[in-house]
Amino acid sequence: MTTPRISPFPAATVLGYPRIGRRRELKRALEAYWDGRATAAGLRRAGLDLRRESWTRLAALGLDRPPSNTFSLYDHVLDTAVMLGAVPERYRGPSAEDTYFAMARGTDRVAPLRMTKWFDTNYHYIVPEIGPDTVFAADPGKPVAEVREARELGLSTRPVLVGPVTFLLLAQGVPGGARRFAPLDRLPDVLGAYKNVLAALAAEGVDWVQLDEPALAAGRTEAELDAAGAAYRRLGALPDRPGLFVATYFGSAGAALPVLADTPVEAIGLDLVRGDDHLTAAWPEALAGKTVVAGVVSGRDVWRTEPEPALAALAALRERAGSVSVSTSCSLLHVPYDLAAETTLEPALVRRLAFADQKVAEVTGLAARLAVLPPGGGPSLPPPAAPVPTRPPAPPARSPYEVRAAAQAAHLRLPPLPTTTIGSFPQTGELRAARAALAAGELGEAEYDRRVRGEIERVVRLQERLGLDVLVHGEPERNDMVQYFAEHLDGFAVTRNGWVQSYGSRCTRPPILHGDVRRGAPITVRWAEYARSLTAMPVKGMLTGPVTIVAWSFVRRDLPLRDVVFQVADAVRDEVRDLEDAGISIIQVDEPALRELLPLRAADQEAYLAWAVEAYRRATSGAGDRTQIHTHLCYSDADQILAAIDGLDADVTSIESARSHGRILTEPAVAAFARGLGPGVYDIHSPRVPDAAEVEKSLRALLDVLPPGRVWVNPDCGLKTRTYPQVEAALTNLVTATRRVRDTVTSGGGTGTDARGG
Ligand SMILES: CN1c2c(nc(N)[nH]c2=O)NC[C@@H]1CNc1ccc(C(=O)N[C@@H](CCC(=O)N[C@@H](CCC(=O)N[C@@H](CCC(=O)O)C(=O)O)C(=O)O)C(=O)O)cc1
Ligand SMILES: N[C@@H](CCS)C(=O)O
Ligand SMILES: [Zn+2]
Repeated sequence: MTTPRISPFPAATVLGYPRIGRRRELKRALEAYWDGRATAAGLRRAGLDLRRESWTRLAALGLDRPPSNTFSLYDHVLDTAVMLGAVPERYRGPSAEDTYFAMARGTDRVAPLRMTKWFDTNYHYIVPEIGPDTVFAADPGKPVAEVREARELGLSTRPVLVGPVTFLLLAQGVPGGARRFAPLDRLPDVLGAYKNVLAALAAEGVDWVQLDEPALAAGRTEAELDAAGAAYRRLGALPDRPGLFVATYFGSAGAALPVLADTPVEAIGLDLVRGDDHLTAAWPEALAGKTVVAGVVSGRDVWRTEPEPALAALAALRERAGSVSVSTSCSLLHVPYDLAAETTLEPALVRRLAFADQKVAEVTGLAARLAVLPPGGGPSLPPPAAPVPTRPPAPPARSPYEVRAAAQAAHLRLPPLPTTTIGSFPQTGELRAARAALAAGELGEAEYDRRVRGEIERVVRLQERLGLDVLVHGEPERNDMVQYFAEHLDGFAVTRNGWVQSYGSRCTRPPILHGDVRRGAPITVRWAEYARSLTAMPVKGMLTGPVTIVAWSFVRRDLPLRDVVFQVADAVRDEVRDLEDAGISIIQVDEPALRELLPLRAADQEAYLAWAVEAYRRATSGAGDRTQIHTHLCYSDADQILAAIDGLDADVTSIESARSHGRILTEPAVAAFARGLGPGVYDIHSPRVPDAAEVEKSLRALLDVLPPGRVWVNPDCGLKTRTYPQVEAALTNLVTATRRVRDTVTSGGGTGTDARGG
């Protein structure tokens, strides 16, 4: 084995950078391409322009050798699967773009690969499918091309790859024979492909490669850690390779640290924002010979870094490691580009904030200060400032379910198998344009309200015509299910341009929760009331739950998260009571992010679930017995948290099940779940419209495991990303199928439905 000659790691770096474009250029380019308004060459050109702009900006901000291959046309995990040749046969199309986007989005012919949360962030990745027979064949084309593109600008870059262990741990095993199989079993074969990629990059003159291994910070089994050690020993043994920088993040490297220290990798990245025990835990001796890339600037939030504690941590690390470089805790993908693009935030808040570009400046500033700090010098480590807990008294609990169910059945008199939707109806271009015009002062409030009311009336009439049993107002007034509430609550600020990629071309502007949260005036009541005034059918009020509002915001750090969530819960509680006072008898409080905040480490999960459930119950506890509380979860691998979902004590729960192929229904906890349940029978994430026979089949399958008195019929999420023709067709079929099935069952009671039958 030859020891590679490697140049020193840069003193300051970032693990990644946003890629959607400062003005969401990538979103527009992708959607133009998908709609047939632009060619593949046009799309590629837009990508190149974005990469060039990012590298130029990073260089201007003082970063030597910025990262490359952090750009993606859709998702970096999908890019990794393509780079390794792990493309399931059914997706292969006439062009590389056809194949790539078929995996990401599906086609008329084939459903897309599954999409799920990237660890505990609000970013979603495409789940690779790996089977015992997957053939790995390296295609280093993309990372190599990006190295060349940057070189044309006179810049050397550090290509970033998803590491082999994380790639396989995030993949889904597919059956390919009789034996049970885990993707990690394929590590030796995957490493063969990584070796070829590393060799191609070395041949390109690359001196460092970053291998992202966030999965190693999530508390792994001994077998997984052994596999990680073996993998990096094997990659480290390659002759003529670039320097290997393995980045762990989203938590403490924990037991993975001694494992990585014991391999030939030259640099190890540590998340010092989430993994603050790195400074106190036992320190593997082997690290004395390595570079520690110290993530002291948070890539997960928008708060300015306190320089003195960061510098103290860097100085302490420098005493123990071979050398220390300053970095972000993770990629900056999760924060907006530039605070300078915001013109409406309060100056006092602006002084507390840093977006991606400001964070790059923090990293270079800290590196400059560290460089002139004499050995053994620097501020001493201050004791960590513990957030001050506050514990507001718990409001009285609701009556037992049986009492509520009887009151609701008498009051609501719903048929068995009631049909409903999850809340949003398609968001039209006209409405989005009207909202933009309102914000720009080009449209008056009264005219905007008139248009929203027009849309509500259209949605109500449509639902009446379709024959749904519980109607919604359609949420046309909401730009986003979290941002909308943040705009109406004290303690939050919202941005004009702070877009963060959620998946593919879709973005959100996470609100900034910076102070005590309070609800001044009712938020949704007038819209729900208006819908109710239009129809004799029951109208369901629609709120976002406290955990989800907090999960999809950037949150103050001076209070324990639990206490922040409780404040939001109390604001939601005020809204629940006002909806009830306005005569709304069914209120849905969505918690799609309940699973998302689940701590990555198993030991912390129980405490989180306990307070998350308590927050939900706080938010809904003001509702009287006759008021039926619904909740909705999606994006959430709900099967892992069924006991907590049960603990929410909602009268009715709608849950995503279409994409997990009904797997959730086989869970014993579902059979034990005593209240109303609406496992989605229509996958709204796909443009495909299910026919009535298909919905009927799903319903009959549901009735094999659930008593008819508990079953609700609904899509698996809101309809905001679909078009009206798709929605009309799908809901027509959903109602037709329900009526057919209803004719063959009698209600067992208990969901607030009565026993009148179809
Ligand atoms: C359920 N999901 C959500 C998550 N997080 C949230 N905060 N919200 C969610 O709903 N996380 C998990 C999932 C992720 N899924 C999605 C699904 C869909 C989107 C999405 O469609 N986002 C939109 C932006 C939504 C929005 O803010 N709309 C605004 C602004 C609209 C706009 O672009 N306006 C134009 C001008 C108007 C025009 O002429 O068309 C502009 O500003 O240029 C609004 O409606 O007012 C997206 O387009 O990406 C996100 C996450
Ligand atoms: N009520 C929301 C929930 C989405 S998770 C909607 O229907 O869009
Ligand atoms: Zn949903």
